[in-house]
Amino acid sequence: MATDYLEITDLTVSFDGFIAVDTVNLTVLKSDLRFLIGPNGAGKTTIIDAISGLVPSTGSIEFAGNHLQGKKVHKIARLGVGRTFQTSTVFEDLTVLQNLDIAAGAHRTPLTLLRRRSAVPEEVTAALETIGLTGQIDTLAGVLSHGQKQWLEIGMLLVQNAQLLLLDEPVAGMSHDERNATGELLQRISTERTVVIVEHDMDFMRSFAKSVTVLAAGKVLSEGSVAEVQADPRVQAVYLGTAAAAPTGAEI
Ligand SMILES: Nc1ncnc2c1ncn2[C@@H]1O[C@H](COP(=O)(O)OP(=O)(O)OP(=O)(O)O)[C@@H](O)[C@H]1O
Repeated sequence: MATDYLEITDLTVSFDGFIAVDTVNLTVLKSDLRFLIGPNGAGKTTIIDAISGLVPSTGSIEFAGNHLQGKKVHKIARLGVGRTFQTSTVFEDLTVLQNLDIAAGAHRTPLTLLRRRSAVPEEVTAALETIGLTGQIDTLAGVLSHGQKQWLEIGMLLVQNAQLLLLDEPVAGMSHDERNATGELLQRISTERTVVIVEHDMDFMRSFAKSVTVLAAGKVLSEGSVAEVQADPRVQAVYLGTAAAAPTGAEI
């Protein structure tokens, strides 16, 4: 559908008079894998908080033709917007399958939830394959590796049929192999969806971003392909200016 994309216009978020996000415009098309990067405090997480309804904002946020602003978090989720956080929110005492089943249940009626099902629902099987956890179906989520927990969270968004995925530093704390597997997973799922990733890991961004928006002090500083933003002197200035405070590998 032609309107299957995220369109943000003049987005502004203030906290007690402090403007954390300042008249930001952002258009992310379906099939894009957009990285939001920028120094600490640039407003990256606040933007995805505003999209998912966690903080009030002004301006306009539209996804797939629906206005999201002013709607409650669960309503926004029902409109196809899924969000992960820096810390995993999976149910650690439940199995991989049970976690996915609960997430899938968000779309089921109470009657179908009560009915015993002999087979794993189709959308759960598909999500297990996509996130590579088919072999861990009966494993307790609590004993999964850090990377696998993040993949399970992404799987939970997939079974909820999220069409816009907002991921906050998905590879923080992951091993090198897990980071690569996550990048490949995100490339796969982004072909049919819109994916926005807040990220500090510049190696990961360079390897997997389809497009990049650079933020600084609440504003969009630069936007384009990895090569375009890397070549932008304003971006270099911001990163060089903060290099001393930035984590290893943060330089663009
Ligand atoms: N709930 C809040 N109340 C007050 N100020 C806040 C709140 N949330 C964020 N801020 C401030 O808004 C600014 C933007 O924060 P935000 O977390 O969006 O930045 P960020 O780009 O995601 O940074 P980081 O990379 O460090 O996570 C920061 O100055 C932060 O201190």
